[in-house]
Amino acid sequence: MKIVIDDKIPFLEGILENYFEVVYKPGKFICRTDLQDADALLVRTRTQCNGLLLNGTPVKCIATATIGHDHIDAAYCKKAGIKWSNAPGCNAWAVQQYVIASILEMAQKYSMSLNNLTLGIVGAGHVGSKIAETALALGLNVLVNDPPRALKEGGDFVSLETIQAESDFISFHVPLTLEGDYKTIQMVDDHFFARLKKMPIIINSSRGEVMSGDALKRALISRVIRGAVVDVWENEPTVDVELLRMVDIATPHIAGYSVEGKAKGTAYAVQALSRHFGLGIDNWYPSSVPSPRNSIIEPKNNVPHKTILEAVRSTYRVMIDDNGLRSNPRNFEKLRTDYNFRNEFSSFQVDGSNLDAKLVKRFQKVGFIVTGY
Ligand SMILES: NC(=O)C1=CN([C@@H]2O[C@H](COP(=O)(O)OP(=O)(O)OC[C@H]3O[C@@H](n4cnc5c(N)ncnc54)[C@H](O)[C@@H]3O)[C@@H](O)[C@H]2O)C=CC1
Ligand SMILES: O=C(O)C(=O)[C@H](O)COP(=O)(O)O
Repeated sequence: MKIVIDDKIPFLEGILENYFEVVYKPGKFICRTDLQDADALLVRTRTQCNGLLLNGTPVKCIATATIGHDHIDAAYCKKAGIKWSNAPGCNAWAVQQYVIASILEMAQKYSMSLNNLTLGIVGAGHVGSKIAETALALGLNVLVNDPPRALKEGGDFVSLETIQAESDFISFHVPLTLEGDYKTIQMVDDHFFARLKKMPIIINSSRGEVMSGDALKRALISRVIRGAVVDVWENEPTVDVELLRMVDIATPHIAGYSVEGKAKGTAYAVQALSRHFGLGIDNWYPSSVPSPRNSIIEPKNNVPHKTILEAVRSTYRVMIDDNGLRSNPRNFEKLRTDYNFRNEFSSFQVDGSNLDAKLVKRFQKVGFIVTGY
């Protein structure tokens, strides 16, 4: 059996070689000729898996080591009898870390006290629900919009209009979908911005095409919004440099780039291949996942948001990623492929011996391990 694999998927070397003839290639350059005698494909978001790539090939199984699967043409795969799988939730905690770090940086920059602010979350799946829980623990009011879930489950979901009217931050965590009742392509457009009431900060770490970059620029110019945090871009890896200069935080689609998230993404993909081909490694997981060099955090005081911001910064400095992209926007894809995957909050221990009980709880809700309290 033969498998073609994106050569930037970590933790994989020597694993699938036990079962397949393996060809590694940069995801963007995997082409139909590579797949002439391939049974399977293991990709990231950089390989468009559609008829153009797959027609006339014997590929019968695709695994993507990512949460998003908008690069897989599901309708084509169904017609062609190709089974595919993604890695649900694999890097959700990494995106939570990115969004929480960004909210704290924005609150600091604009001297906003989180206690009086409302975060609107659009899309409450693996990522959105984690962010909702953390934000509540940080003292924000949280509103959640998720019409597909609302229809199925009922519960405390609000309309998009309520999010637009009441939010100081709005963060998007929807999949990119092109059709259907809940399609998300360009859901954030001039009409969306026209209905905002409180000059919110907009955060997009979902997919670039969910938001119109031109509409975002108009909203920034007309001061309908206070600012923006953008991790995902229309037409990646090309970046609209004018937009980049206007936003507060600009990063090269790395919100999900944690060591733990990558390990899970690879593991879920290998496990899916194992189930499909009967490889007998249905529970496979990388044997060693790097920990942080310094995993102990010693908070200096009990001032909640300041202490938490300092702890968050000691795990991840989102402004360093911002600076990297701002200094060289043309390096978008290189910044991603050379990225030094960070560790998530759960890989750090906060020394709780001098923290009050309320702050211990908050650190735990953010995702840290707290010891000694
Ligand atoms: N920037 C990055 O590095 C990363 C980006 N992502 C993106 O984030 C997206 C969300 O990830 P997860 O939370 O894990 O996905 P998920 O599938 O667990 O949750 C998505 C949620 O969005 C809801 N939804 C769908 N259409 C909607 C609409 N029109 N309005 C409101 N809600 C809607 C769904 O009902 C679901 O609850 C992924 O599809 C991916 O595109 C994911 C990981 C990393
Ligand atoms: O998981 C997803 O969905 C993402 O957007 C990933 O973080 C992107 O990962 P790569 O395709 O760059 O591995």
